[in-house]
Amino acid sequence: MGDKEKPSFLRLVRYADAHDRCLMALGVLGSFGDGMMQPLSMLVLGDIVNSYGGAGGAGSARSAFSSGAVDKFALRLLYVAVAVGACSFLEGLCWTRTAERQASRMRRLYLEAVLSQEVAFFDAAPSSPSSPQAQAQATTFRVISTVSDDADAIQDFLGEKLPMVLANATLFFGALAVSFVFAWRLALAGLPFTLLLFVTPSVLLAGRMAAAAGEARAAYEEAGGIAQQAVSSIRTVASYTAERRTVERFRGAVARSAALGVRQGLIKGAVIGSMGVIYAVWSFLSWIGSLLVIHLHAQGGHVFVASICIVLAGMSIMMALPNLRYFIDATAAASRMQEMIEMLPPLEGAEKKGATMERIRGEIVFKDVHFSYPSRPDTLVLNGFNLTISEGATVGLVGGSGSGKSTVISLLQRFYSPDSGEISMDDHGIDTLNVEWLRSQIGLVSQEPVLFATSIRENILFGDETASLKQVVAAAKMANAHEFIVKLPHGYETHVGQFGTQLSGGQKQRIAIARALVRDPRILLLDEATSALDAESERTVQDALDRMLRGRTCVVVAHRLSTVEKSDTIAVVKDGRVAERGRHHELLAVGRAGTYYNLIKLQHGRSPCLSPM
Ligand SMILES: Nc1ncnc2c1ncn2[C@@H]1O[C@H](COP(=O)(O)OP(=O)(O)OP(=O)(O)O)[C@@H](O)[C@H]1O
Repeated sequence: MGDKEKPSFLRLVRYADAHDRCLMALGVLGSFGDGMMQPLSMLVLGDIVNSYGGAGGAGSARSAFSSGAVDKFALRLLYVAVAVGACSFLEGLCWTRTAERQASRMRRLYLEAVLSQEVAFFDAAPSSPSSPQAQAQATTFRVISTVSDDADAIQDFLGEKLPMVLANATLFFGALAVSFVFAWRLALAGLPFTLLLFVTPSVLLAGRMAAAAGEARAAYEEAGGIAQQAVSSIRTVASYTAERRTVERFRGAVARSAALGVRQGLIKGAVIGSMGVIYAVWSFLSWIGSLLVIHLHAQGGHVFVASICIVLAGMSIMMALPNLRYFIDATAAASRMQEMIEMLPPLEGAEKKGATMERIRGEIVFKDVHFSYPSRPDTLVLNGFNLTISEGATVGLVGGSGSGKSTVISLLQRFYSPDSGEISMDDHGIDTLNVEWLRSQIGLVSQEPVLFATSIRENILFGDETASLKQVVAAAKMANAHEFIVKLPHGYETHVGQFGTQLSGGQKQRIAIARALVRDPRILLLDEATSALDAESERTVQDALDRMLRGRTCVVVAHRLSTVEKSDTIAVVKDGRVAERGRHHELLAVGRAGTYYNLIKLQHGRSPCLSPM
């Protein structure tokens, strides 16, 4: 374990501000007060029991007890009650408040840090599952569980466990002090036993308990991952009638965590059962106490209360020590969050850095671009990619699956940087441009339109949050979406459900087009925007897209070659470079030797007929 991973309280409260520090200081006072409740009442009780003992004797003693003493003891107990009430209130209020504040601050900072990472971050998962999608899913699950579970562990420790530990520690010292004050010989005799309780099963088994809890958590996370994946892809699961398989996998993961639960239960039982030791100590103390009363004339009340205090001190250790596990859990959670929060985002300050242009023409040039994904550095995806797209032109990118078409789109948006070569826009290398500005000039419509679980209006506004409702409606009209939107129960305010499950594929795609249009981008990237649609929806969407292309520089990635037939240029991508380029009929004219010709043949199942355009 490196220095960085060592559990430390400072790591846990690293994001506390001055207000939190103040709350924690008051909380500590409150916990001390709470912990002092029993020792203080024991202090009063010792005298009360002595007085009870005396009251059974001579008449003078009884009269002394019945008048002033009752008032005195009752009053002292009342003071204790008021002080304890105030301290416990302070303890509850301050710790709960600061735990809430610190955990929410960490959640926010964590999410901010995640969102400011480069897209490549989401590809690279520690477990490195095989496909990019699986990697992204693993990262998503990690982010979600950190935001919820890790932050909860920290909040729970600060708000519940820490005050309990502080109060129990105070009780331990307070109770021991009272036992020494009342019967120091008894306290000395009992002390070794009390200290022995530090090494009771609760401590001996703490490591095993933490390990069992860690394993159960991992098994539970696996089950959670299966459930999350199944619920978020319910249509795929249902269409492959994979419900039973999913439940089986889930059952397997849950069974593993249940088996670990049995082990945890046994350990916990042993820990709780070990509390019995304390009563054995009590029996020993009663024997010693009796000897003190008989032979050294110690006061019965004091001896009795001193032995209760020794037992209380022992119990406080037993109550406090198991919380060590929560401390370890919470600090581990805090380091996971801190590691992310303090990971220097590659795009840090990028919103301010880089040049912007007054007016953008939209000429794009790829010059000898070589690129491999950071998560798969050995696989060259673009291998000397050259392409010039003139201002206002539409370029269709076609090619076999995995040839690198979508990668070209990702590079243009600067989701990744090329390993070598240059991508420029209007003669400026895009790496010298301000990344936020660059992305704001680009409208993207991809194959799977991602809609957020909010209203249609807000989904369109995602393209440009400053747009007016009029602009939103205009964009929707241009995207052929207005007509169906106004027929929905709440028009533009209709909620689309998570990931847009309440809309058809074509409707979702048209909203995505409206979202791209509302920002009136100079450059448009269409990544197989119609390939997931049926013929009817494709026609409506294609119609919207055709209108959208006018007057903008467009890169259209298409599987269906008919989609790009009318493009100004078609670039055929093969093995990470442009193998052929030209207009549809020019490329067909190359004949059987041409890649484009063969792609069309493959798609139609017969040789294409050459029709002059
Ligand atoms: N995020 C990623 N991390 C690692 N490798 C990736 C990633 N995305 C794509 N790849 C790989 O890069 C290669 C090119 O992928 P790309 O998506 O650009 O191809 P494509 O031509 O668009 O394919 P398709 O037509 O099937 O969508 C593929 O081998 C793919 O597996």
